[in-house]
Amino acid sequence: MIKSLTTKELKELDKFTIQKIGIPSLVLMERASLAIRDITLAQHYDLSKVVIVAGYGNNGGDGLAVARLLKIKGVNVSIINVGNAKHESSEHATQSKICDYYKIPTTSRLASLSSATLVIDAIFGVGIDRPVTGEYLTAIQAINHSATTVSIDVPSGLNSDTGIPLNEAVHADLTIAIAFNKLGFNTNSGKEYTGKVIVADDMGIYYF
Ligand SMILES: NC(=O)C1=CN([C@@H]2O[C@H](COP(=O)(O)OP(=O)(O)OC[C@H]3O[C@@H](n4cnc5c(N)ncnc54)[C@H](O)[C@@H]3O)[C@@H](O)[C@H]2O)[C@H](O)CC1
Ligand SMILES: [K+]
Repeated sequence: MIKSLTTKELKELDKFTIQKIGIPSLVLMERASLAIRDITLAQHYDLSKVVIVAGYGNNGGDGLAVARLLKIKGVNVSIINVGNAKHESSEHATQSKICDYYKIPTTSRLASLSSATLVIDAIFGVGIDRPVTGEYLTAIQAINHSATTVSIDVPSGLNSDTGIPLNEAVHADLTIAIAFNKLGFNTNSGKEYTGKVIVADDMGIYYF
């Protein structure tokens, strides 16, 4: 049984791996995104129109990297950015610049969700720390009325320690948990939101 960790434990391991051992966070992001790409492709979803909904933190950064990796494979992919660009993480900024070179169509409008054949949810991961409101709530509700959905790491809006939504959360068909399973995914409420869970565990996180 794969060990399930709390957000606090996960963040401590991430920090130790990056700051003490010295594996750059962008390397972890790339490894995570390659695994997400491969697991997503292995599901044989209808990829005729893939829409990635990305926040401005590192969960969103994973989403942008997955968009690029799918584009390189010839997949028709576009990005919807949600939130405040001023709060962009440095890794997100790096991934965004890379996406520009691959000319991936990007918008902040949710309209393209209605014709998506696959949605990849990259708004929030383990960094969510308060109830979702405003455009985040609207985006999550729009995702829940759209196509098959893959959530990166955590269904956006879900508290991954308790499995309870912070106001509202994405109802995913598949959640690809990065590095470790999350404690909240084992609760009845959590299972309602994660859908199938696959743990991408070969992430290089130092686990003592
Ligand atoms: N564990 C690993 O090996 C890796 C994990 N990665 C991914 O990183 C995210 C966590 O990223 P982080 O930047 O810490 O947070 P999020 O992207 O989840 O959230 C972004 C940001 O949003 C703010 N916020 C929190 N709650 C709200 C709210 N209700 N409304 C508005 N804004 C909110 C808060 O400031 C957060 O910082 C993890 O899940 C993985 O996907 C690495 O990329 C790869 C390696
Ligand atoms: K997510």
